[in-house]
Amino acid sequence: MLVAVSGGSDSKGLLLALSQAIEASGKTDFSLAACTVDHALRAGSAAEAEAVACFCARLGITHIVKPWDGEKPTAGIQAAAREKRYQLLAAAADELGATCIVTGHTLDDQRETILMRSERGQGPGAAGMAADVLYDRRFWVLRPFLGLRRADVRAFLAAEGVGWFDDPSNANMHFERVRTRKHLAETGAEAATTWDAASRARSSVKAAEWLRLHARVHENLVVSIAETAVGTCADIDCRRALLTMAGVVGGRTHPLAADTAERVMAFLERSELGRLTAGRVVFDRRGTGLYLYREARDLPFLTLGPGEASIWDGRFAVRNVGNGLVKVGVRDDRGLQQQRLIAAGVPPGVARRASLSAPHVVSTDDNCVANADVEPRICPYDTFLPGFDLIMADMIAGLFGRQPYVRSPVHDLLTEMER
Ligand SMILES: Nc1ncnc2c1ncn2[C@@H]1O[C@H](COP(=O)(O)OP(=O)(O)OP(=O)(O)O)[C@@H](O)[C@H]1O
Repeated sequence: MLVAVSGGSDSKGLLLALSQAIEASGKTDFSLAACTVDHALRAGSAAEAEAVACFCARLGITHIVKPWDGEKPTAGIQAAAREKRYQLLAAAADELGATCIVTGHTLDDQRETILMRSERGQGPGAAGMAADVLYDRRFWVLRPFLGLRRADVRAFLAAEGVGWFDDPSNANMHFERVRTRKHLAETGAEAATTWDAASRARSSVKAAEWLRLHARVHENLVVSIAETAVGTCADIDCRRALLTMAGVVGGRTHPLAADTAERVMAFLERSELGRLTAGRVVFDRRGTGLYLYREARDLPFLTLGPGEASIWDGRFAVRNVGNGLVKVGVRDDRGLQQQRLIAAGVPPGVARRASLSAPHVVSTDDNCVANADVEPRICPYDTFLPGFDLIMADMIAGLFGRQPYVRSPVHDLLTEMER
């Protein structure tokens, strides 16, 4: 297990607790390593990482520091730091041969997350963090302290005579999380306790079943929902299934904003034939059902050298497996793709529009044959997949012709649902 240790109380407490638990169990099939990401965003961060290294050395645990080198963005620094942190933690897990990554998130972090999400319009009881999250389709990130209060972790460390750093950015009221923490401390706001991972997991199971019965994917470009099922979309679980599918079709990581989602649902409730565009996705209501496809606007171009891989439009992972440059874009004539969609049973009007957003790979070198692997992405889940959505994510992956996601090495969804 690779423990992500920032030097703060939560992750130091986690490392110490895990080390003591493994020792007490006498088991030899668990071992620990630790990693500190040095974001190099303020003076002293390297010294803090060094202090974590000393702490780990005292415990006899291998520790590495991963620095964030290079240019830092001026806006959205917290989100960029988070993205980089997980990339570096996964690189460390690869290097050290870890099977999973463990972080020190606590119940206090959970309550802040829930409050922030509900204030962003995701409604009361909006999703909290999962106790296990699959990162980049490769590493499960486990959060064993998610049910514990920070004060208890600190009491444990104090009893063990271990100190910790207080990150000065935790006092910076410029950050939403810091303002939320202060608000919770002052008011003890109750909205933050209505989250329940087990009911979310059950909802995802129902959503998966609805997709299994009613959704089909054509050429990885068009999702169709049977006409008989469109009327059930207002149900909370079916709505989640539909909007997640829209995220896949639109190549979007984040769910639709609450007001946009309401606009989509109102359109479906009217039961009128026609089209509505939201979140880069066309919702095309026909007599035979509802069809979802990417709107043919703002589609990117990508150039890849031999051996290079990248993501095109959030929807496809492309790897150049040839020996020349390849360019990925769209073509003006609809040609073959439109024919394939029609052959798959998609109405010609839908096939015509949807084929305009299909990826088209060409070689930029006349002497080379364009040779690229193109795999559909499940954008809402391919970077972070919360454990409680695993069954729905597997269903969607299957509909797009992909293998199921890898299983957690510690426990599976059933355990999550039984909590
Ligand atoms: N610099 C770091 N190096 C290693 N691990 C870190 C670092 N910063 C945070 N972590 C890990 O992430 C956990 C949560 O930290 P923190 O609350 O600061 O992150 P967050 O950004 O709120 O969470 P998330 O990672 O979900 O976005 C820590 O307990 C620790 O395990």
